[in-house]
Amino acid sequence: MSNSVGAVIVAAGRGTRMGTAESKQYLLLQGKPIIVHTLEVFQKHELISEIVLVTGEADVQRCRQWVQAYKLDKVSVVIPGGAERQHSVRRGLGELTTTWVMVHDGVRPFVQGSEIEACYERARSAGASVLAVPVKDTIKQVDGEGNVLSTPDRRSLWAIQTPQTFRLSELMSAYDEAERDGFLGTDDSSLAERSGITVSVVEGSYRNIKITTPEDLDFAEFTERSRGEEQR
Ligand SMILES: Nc1ccn([C@@H]2O[C@H](COP(=O)(O)OP(=O)(O)OP(=O)(O)O)[C@@H](O)[C@H]2O)c(=O)n1
Ligand SMILES: C[C@](O)(CO)[C@H](O)COP(=O)(O)O
Repeated sequence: MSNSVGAVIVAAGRGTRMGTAESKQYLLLQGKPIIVHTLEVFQKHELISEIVLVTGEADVQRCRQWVQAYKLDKVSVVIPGGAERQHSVRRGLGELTTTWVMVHDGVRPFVQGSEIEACYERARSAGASVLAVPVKDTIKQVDGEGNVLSTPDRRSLWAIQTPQTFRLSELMSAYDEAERDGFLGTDDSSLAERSGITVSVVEGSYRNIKITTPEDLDFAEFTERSRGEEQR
């Protein structure tokens, strides 16, 4: 059986928490759009044979131009996403033809090639995998009035990142099931979990942030500048 691996990179969000006029995935990091940084990591990785890029409807054309300009020839298609991340991912899955899929946020440009590999290897052995880091803070559950309800044991808490890796057919079934049930999740694993798929956590890096709020841009600039200096 083929073990081809494709990636769905989702970049169709509006970035409301960032608050910039330009959607955050198109902001420049050391002169290059964030989404291009992210695509380049997957483009360079030998495991990845195909990339589906999901963007905002109005951004499809300029993304196609970047795909050409930056020679991202593994990108087979650029398509418009949906209202929620889950809808964007579902559209992307429908375009892939590989056995395995890695779903990744377009605004996580600092994922490492070694992490992509580790996620794939774990998915092969466990069935599905997510990249994650142990939480550093104490987490509390709080009610609507601001009162603390409980303090879960931190040793069992992980902050979940992407990529998240699955057999394409299994993830598509999980997505269909979620749609039937009207379930909306904030990540792909939550859909897989409720379908009975065992998902294994791969420990990643605190650097693999999701660029979400303005202070994340300072971290991103610093990290990208340091990487550039290391390579010189
Ligand atoms: N309808 C959506 C919503 C989100 N995303 C993508 O999912 C990833 C993670 O989402 P998030 O960081 O929440 O991005 P936004 O939805 O853009 O941010 P916000 O919630 O602040 O508006 C991003 O790459 C984003 O572009 C998407 O493809 N389609
Ligand atoms: C998928 C994700 O990046 C895992 O941390 C996250 O759940 C996306 O959530 P958001 O609400 O779209 O930021």
